[in-house]
Order: sequence, then C-alpha cells, then structure tokens
Amino acid sequence: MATTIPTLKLNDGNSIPVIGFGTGTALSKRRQETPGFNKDLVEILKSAIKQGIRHIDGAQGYGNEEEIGVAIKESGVPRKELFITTKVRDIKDLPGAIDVSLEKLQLEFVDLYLIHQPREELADLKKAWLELEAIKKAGKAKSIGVSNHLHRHLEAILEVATIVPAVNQIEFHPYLQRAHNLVPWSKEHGIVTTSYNGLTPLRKGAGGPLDGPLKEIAKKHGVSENAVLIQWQIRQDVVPITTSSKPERIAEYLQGVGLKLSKEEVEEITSLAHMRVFSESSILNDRQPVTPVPSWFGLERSDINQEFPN
Ligand SMILES: NC(=O)c1ccc[n+]([C@@H]2O[C@H](COP(=O)([O-])OP(=O)(O)OC[C@H]3O[C@@H](n4cnc5c(N)ncnc54)[C@H](O)[C@@H]3O)[C@@H](O)[C@H]2O)c1
Ligand SMILES: OCCc1c[nH]c2ccccc12
Repeated sequence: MATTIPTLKLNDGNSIPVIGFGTGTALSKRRQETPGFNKDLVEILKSAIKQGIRHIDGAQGYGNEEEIGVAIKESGVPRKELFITTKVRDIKDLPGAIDVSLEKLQLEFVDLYLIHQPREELADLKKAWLELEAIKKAGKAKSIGVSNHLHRHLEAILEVATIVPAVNQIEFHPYLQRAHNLVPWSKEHGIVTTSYNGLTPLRKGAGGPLDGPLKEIAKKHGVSENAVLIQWQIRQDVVPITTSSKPERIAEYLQGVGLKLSKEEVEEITSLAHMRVFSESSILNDRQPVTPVPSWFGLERSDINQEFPN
C-alpha cells in the first residue's frame, strides 16, 4: 500500500510534501553513460510514485526533464497531486529557460523553481531573483526559491525581493548541522530548507560516531538506518531530497516519514554528530571553520561552536 506523505506549509501558502525524490547525482550521471532517453529513470520514478512519493526534484542541469515528464504522464497520478521541482542553471535568460523546462516536462507550471547555484556577482543574483518573481506572477512556477545559497546570497536577494524565497535546497545531514547555521536562520526568515546528501552518515561519513547509535535506533524501531536519518531531518522541518535506483530502498525511505522517534533519540543523533563536521559539497567547504576537535578519517578539523554568520 502506498504511504501517504504529509506536507509542510511554504511562506506563500503552498504546501510541499515532506520528502522528495531526487533525479540528480547517480540518476543523472547514469544518463551521461547511456546517452538518449533514460527508460530506467522513468521506471524508477513510476515506482517511487506508486509507493507514495509525490515530490520529484529535477533540474535543467540533470538533463532528464523529458524523462520526468513521461513518468508523470505514465504514473496515472493527477498532476495536482504531484509536486514538481526543477532548477535553473543558466540565469542569463530565465524567461527562456523556464519555457524550455516546461516544454520538456510537458507541464503548464512547476510547483517549485530554484536557482541551482548562487552567483557571487550579487547584482546578477538580485536581477535573476526579480525575473523569478515575474515567472511566479505569470503562473509558470507556483513557488520560487534557491539552492546552495549562503547567508550573503540570501541577504542580497532579500534586499530586493517582493517575494521571499520559499525554499533553499542545501547539503544538510547530522555531520553538517553546525558547519553553517542556515537551517535556523532560514526558519527565522520563513524559508523552508530542503536537503541533499542527507544520508552521508551511512555513505561517505560511515565510520563516524553515529554508526552505532543509528544501528541501535533503527533496530529498536524495526526500520533501516536511512529511515532514521530521514525522520531526523523531518523532525526539524527540513525536507529531505533523497534518491535510489532500487525500489526496495525507496520503501525504506518512506518508512522514515511516519517513524516515531523519541525526543531523546533525535537529540542523541544531534548531539553525537556535533562531534564531527563533514561536508561533501564544495559550495560549503569554504565555510568550514577550524578547530581543536579531532576528526575521523583525516577529514578537516572543525570548530563546532564557532559562530558562522556568512
Ligand atoms: N541542489 C544541489 O546542488 C544538489 C546536490 C546534490 C543532490 N541534489 C538532489 O538531491 C538528490 C539526492 O541526492 P543525494 O545523493 O544527496 O541523496 P542521499 O544522501 O539521500 O543519498 C542517496 C544514496 O544513498 C544510498 N543509500 C541509501 N541507503 C543507504 C544505506 N543504508 N547505506 C549506504 N548507502 C545508502 C542510495 O543508494 C543512494 O544512492 C539528488 O538526486 C538531487 O535531486 C541536489
Ligand atoms: O544538484 C547536483 C549538483 C549540481 C549543482 N549545480 C548543478 C548544475 C548542473 C548539474 C548538477 C549540479
């Protein structure tokens, strides 16, 4: 039976399903290895939707908006029940870019349109934001936001915005929670955080202090460790964007949505992970402070208590 996914309110009144299925990273690389239409991606998206996923995360840069469009059509789920995100890489011609994405997706509108990467030329970013506002006003995107934006980028946007970004999609997982304080900062500004690399403690971060506790908590609740990490994010109003090419993994993720972790279990993950800071994402690497805390696996030493405003 399909899992029913709850939603979170965005600052513009729209609602976002609390877990999203990504089509980047592994799934977009795969396309590059086998050029042409990626039928496997269509099939895994349909399986995800069949299992209950309603939120799909795409991007101009992933080169697979056509496949997402076909999966939506073939899923049989009404458009209004789905939440479709795409991201723009090339901000030079935003009105042109959204039209191309909508055509590839075979959609009249996307639910969320994000600027994929910030621009350090803040005047360009401000101009792009106002163009994104026009796209929302034209009805081509129900909500608008950004990805990989740090405080300085968001502050620049807020200087000119008449519409506050609804979302910032960033790398976020227990080992990164103190490398930047973007999650609480964004919450204060009404911006919802969606996350990628949320399963890092089980992947590149494996071997760290969370290994044992995650195993124990997962065993106690009869779920897999990825479900625990997904619920850990949802509990702090972060929307995990995760992915897999295996239907059985998607089922594991969905068990994380309704998982009833105790306050103590959530806090145990938070406090143990504070001992280590580790980023996979280059965009945040320059934000990592230095510290006397010893690192695991030769990773950067990090000052978990340092104020990190920018
Ligand atoms: N905005 C951006 O710049 C950006 C960057 C990266 C990813 N994304 C988006 O986020 C999506 C999610 O990507 P991600 O890689 O961050 O996802 P993620 O951290 O959730 O990892 C997903 C991977 O973890 C693996 N996995 C699941 N359970 C595991 C376990 N128990 N042990 C070991 N491995 C396990 C899966 O097989 C899958 O390959 C992407 O598809 C894309 O849509 C966006
Ligand atoms: O989202 C995955 C990483 C990423 C950031 N910016 C991009 C632009 C094009 C393709 C991938 C990316």
